[in-house]
Amino acid sequence: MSTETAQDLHRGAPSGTPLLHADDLYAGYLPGINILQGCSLVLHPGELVGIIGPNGAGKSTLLKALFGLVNIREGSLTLKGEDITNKRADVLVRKGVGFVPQTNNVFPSLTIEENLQMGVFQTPKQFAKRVDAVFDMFPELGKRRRQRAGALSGGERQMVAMGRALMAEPSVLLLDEPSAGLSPVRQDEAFLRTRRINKAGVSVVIVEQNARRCLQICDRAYVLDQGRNAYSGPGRELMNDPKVIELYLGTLAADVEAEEAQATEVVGAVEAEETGTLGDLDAQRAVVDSSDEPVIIDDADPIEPEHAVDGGETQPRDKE
Ligand SMILES: Nc1ncnc2c1ncn2[C@@H]1O[C@H](COP(=O)(O)OP(=O)(O)OP(=O)(O)O)[C@@H](O)[C@H]1O
Repeated sequence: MSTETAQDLHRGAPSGTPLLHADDLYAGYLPGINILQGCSLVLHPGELVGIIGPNGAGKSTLLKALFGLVNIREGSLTLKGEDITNKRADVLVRKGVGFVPQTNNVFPSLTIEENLQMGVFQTPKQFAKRVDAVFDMFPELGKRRRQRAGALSGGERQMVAMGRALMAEPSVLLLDEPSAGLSPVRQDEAFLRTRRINKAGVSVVIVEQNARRCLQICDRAYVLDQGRNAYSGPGRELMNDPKVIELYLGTLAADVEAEEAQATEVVGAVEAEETGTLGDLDAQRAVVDSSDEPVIIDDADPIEPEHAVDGGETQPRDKE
């Protein structure tokens, strides 16, 4: 069971039927070993919900369980009230769930455009309908649509992966550490992009190591510890909660003051973007884009190789 009481579990969540509801999940990779030990989460329409916690807490495992990539042994998962426990990923995509993995998230030998086509391979006619909207959201990709994804930087690949998931017009988008392996400026861009996607009407669950940034952009967040819910609540409240700071935030920020200063810029940029004015981040972006410095990770050189191993048990799943 969770270490939080039932009434605290989804503190700050709107009322009504959640879009996505994970209830008391037990799940794991190896027989007899549960990584998730009673995890719960709700996502309501329009929300941006974060999952944070220490290394190995089970954040990515929870996200994979939500997308049918890790077998759920106990507990239930519903989408708009419909049971989707252990449905296959392709079934979930058809039902409006998108997933962006942390690593190995593009087809490197395919062009940007072909990568986007892969996002709608089950419904190819959708390509023509959606591609312009996705390129509008990521204009940098539109300009380079015939370039192979393998030649892109880490941040650009992240955009391709998000764009591919958005091709299917998901109502729920599951993002696994979109800032992983990126420089600080590119990380901020990834958070802005996430917020922008959410503001465009997509409900988002985001797993993040960068807990402060995550809490800044999220409506609510869940702190996981050892496969269980430890704390939850509105992002801003958790940021100022002494227990959360002591246990998770204090150790994650080497230089809290510098973090805070930079954080103010991100919030400023988010707010400026929402009011249609330019924020500091645009100026930073211009500087970065004009430099020749390559950015960041390569599929062949993942920052956290253990995460490159996807998947779960090969137990039988539902077929639809
Ligand atoms: N494919 C796998 N096979 C077996 N064990 C795995 C697999 N993936 C993850 N694990 C184990 O599950 C546990 C939780 O890992 P998970 O990646 O979910 O944690 P996390 O909270 O996302 O960590 P991090 O912040 O370091 O990314 C770890 O002990 C990890 O070793």
